[in-house]
Amino acid sequence: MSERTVREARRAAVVGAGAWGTTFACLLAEAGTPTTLWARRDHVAAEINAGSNERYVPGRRLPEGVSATSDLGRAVEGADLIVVAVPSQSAREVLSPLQGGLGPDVLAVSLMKGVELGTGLRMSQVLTEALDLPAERVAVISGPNLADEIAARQPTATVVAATDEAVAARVAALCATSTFRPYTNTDVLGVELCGAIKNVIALAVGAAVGCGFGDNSKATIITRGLVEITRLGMALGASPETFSGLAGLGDLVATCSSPLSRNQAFGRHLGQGMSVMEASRASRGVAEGAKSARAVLDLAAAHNVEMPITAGVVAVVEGRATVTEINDALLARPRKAEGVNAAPAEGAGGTDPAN
Ligand SMILES: NC(=O)C1=CN([C@@H]2O[C@H](COP(=O)(O)OP(=O)(O)OC[C@H]3O[C@@H](n4cnc5c(N)ncnc54)[C@H](O)[C@@H]3O)[C@@H](O)[C@H]2O)C=CC1
Ligand SMILES: O=C(CO)COP(=O)(O)O
Repeated sequence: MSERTVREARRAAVVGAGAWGTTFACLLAEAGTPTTLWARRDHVAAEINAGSNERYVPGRRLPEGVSATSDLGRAVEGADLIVVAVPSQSAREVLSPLQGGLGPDVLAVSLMKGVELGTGLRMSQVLTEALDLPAERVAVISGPNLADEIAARQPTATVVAATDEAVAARVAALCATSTFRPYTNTDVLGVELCGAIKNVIALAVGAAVGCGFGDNSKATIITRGLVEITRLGMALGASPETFSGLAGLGDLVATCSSPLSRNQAFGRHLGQGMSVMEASRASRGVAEGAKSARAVLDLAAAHNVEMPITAGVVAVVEGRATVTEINDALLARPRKAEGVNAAPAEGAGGTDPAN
């Protein structure tokens, strides 16, 4: 990609003024790019223009370079970097008014961690379609990035992935600050799959915690969850290195261990006996894993990949099984060797009702 097409952004827009969208706008502004947030609601835009976003970034003063509007067209006007941070399942609809209207120099970035229901598309693919952009102009950012900690300026690393290394490097330069350190990667597929599926695994870890189980159970689900992510990623052509990197193991560990994680909290509520509706109401933000689990499982089925933990999460969020039933079913599965592609051990007993 030419120097002209990846030149420095003069202005950025962030579509979605939730926890991560607002925090990321602050990073861009701190790194030197004035940034306009699109907020769904007028009063949130007005509050951001007055210097705060108490619901999503409580107790923080937003920097000078951050402004907001509830008019999507105005938010993206003149922006050569468009970052998207709305719940995954609403991205296509939110972006539809922008289709075909963006200039040739625009780069788009997905901060979202989900897979679209019905299409099985990753968020970079949704952005490519919805914004009518060539795939090489779409980057993704994923990693152990709990927004609250980044807003508190705690040291954090992330991965900026784009098929064109120059685009990844440009986006990384635009969001790098003294506390936020981006690494680049050209494995967009692997980075996105890791981000979406770790939410499903965090939900499963939360469910175990809600049942009162301790660190052995958590570590088991994290480790076998990584096996599921790796299996599907390898089947789809991701790079093996990605799974042990920041977007893979890094984000899995952060999300599954943190009480700040909405996915983990959602699972915890289910494990404590709440219904899906009650868990959803109790959540303080989007729990992407609850929706993406079905899309991930469908993708796995289409590629003949076994994902028993993901299947268990789907069964629970679709109301077909309780957490206790899934726990029992997972433990009763046929014994097998530990590797990513291992088949059931010969003579191993058990069934696999989670699938
Ligand atoms: N919060 C975090 O720590 C991180 C979040 N992410 C990802 O970023 C994405 C956004 O997450 P957050 O900002 O945390 O979510 P959030 O729940 O804090 O905010 C979501 C934003 O989208 C808006 N929104 C909700 N439903 C909508 C709809 N149907 N149409 C249009 N706008 C809608 C809300 O008004 C809000 O402004 C998710 O995919 C999440 O997985 C990724 C890394 C870190
Ligand atoms: O993606 C995240 C951390 O990297 C945020 O996780 P939750 O969406 O579960 O809060």
